Amino acid sequence: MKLAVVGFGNAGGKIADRIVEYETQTERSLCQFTAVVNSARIDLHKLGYVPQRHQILVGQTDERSKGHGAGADPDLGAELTRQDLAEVQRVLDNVPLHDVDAFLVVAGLGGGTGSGGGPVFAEALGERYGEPVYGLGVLPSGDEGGRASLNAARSIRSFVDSTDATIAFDNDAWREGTQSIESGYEQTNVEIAKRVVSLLAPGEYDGSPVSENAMDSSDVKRTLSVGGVATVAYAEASLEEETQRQRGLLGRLRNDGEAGEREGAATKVHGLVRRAARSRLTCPADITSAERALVVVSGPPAELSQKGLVRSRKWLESQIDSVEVLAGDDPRPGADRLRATVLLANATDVPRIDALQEQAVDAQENIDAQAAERDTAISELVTDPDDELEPI
Ligand SMILES: Nc1nc2c(ncn2[C@@H]2O[C@H](COP(=O)(O)OP(=O)(O)OP(=O)(O)O)[C@@H](O)[C@H]2O)c(=O)[nH]1
Repeated sequence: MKLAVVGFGNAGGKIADRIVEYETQTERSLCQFTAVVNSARIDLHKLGYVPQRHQILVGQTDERSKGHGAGADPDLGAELTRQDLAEVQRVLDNVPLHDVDAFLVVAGLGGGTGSGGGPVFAEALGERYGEPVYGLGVLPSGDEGGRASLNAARSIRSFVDSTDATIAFDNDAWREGTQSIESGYEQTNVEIAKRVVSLLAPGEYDGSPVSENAMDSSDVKRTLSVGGVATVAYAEASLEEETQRQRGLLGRLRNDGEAGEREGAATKVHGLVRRAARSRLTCPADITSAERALVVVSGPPAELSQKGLVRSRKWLESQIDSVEVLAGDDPRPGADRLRATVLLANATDVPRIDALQEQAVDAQENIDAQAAERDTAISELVTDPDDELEPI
């Protein structure tokens, strides 16, 4: 698949940057165009891969932001984006539309710029272009508090409405107790990039052998066409000694279909896909609630068992009780590992989103109650006990 990726807000920008970095490191061909949009000038300095001419600052002339962000206010983030939409769209004139299969709008949903501006922008993309627009929305962790939950619970709804499908990533599920917040984010951003590239890059010619059963962009589009919230599973395994030995002996791997059909190879592929589906998803969900799924197994041709892929597909069909499961391979002769990525589309049983909504309703009630009490409290503070003094 060929993508135009737009990162919105701080998290969105950093993740878009990591996607391009991972794509470059793994010599893939995924992002035909990358841009970032932010309302905070300082965040744009953190980027190393998105070209400067594609870094757009919205709200520079707005009194409330002046280039310093949306202050975790998604309504402001949405407004700043609407005000400067023409400028954002001007940068999109550089998108090579003939070479782009879809747009991907990336944002953290707990703040203001990404959570409010992302859906506004996704909707504008959908109105202007015929290509599908996908979202990649990062849910805040539980300990970020009520405001972040409220923002995310509102934003995920707008994201799902304004995109063809939204892939969710849950910071809560990926938080490691021992890390600082920033190094934790760095690590999770790499994990997100790895999954996006492994899932969406296959099928694009980048010099690797083209397989009979290669995943294609139309497979991804078909899987995501059901809309809603999607989640991604991933697992990897080290290569067989035999594969490594052949590589050593021949200096390169044989593109050997027969080797790929060894019984052990089939069992390994099937086992890896099962392990992926049971591993930590980008956003934890009951996989049986997904409507469609897509499996990509990537690695040296000698380990890409077609039998294993067929078994994996059948197993997944039985798990999600759907015949809409596609499976394809992604031959990478130089790969150091065998990798399985599973896209689960329109998952409807996602406990984290239910929990966010509950937290958000509580937060909304607290915010309203506190606002009502605050006026009285200020008035009581500045008024003497018997209200004998006259203000000036
Ligand atoms: N995975 C991940 N999540 C992040 C990262 N940075 C921030 N977040 C999450 O994204 C949410 C939004 O934060 P930001 O992206 O900084 O906010 P913003 O969209 O720039 O909006 P404002 O700062 O309010 O203008 C936070 O609540 C975090 O949950 C990151 O690098 N990686």
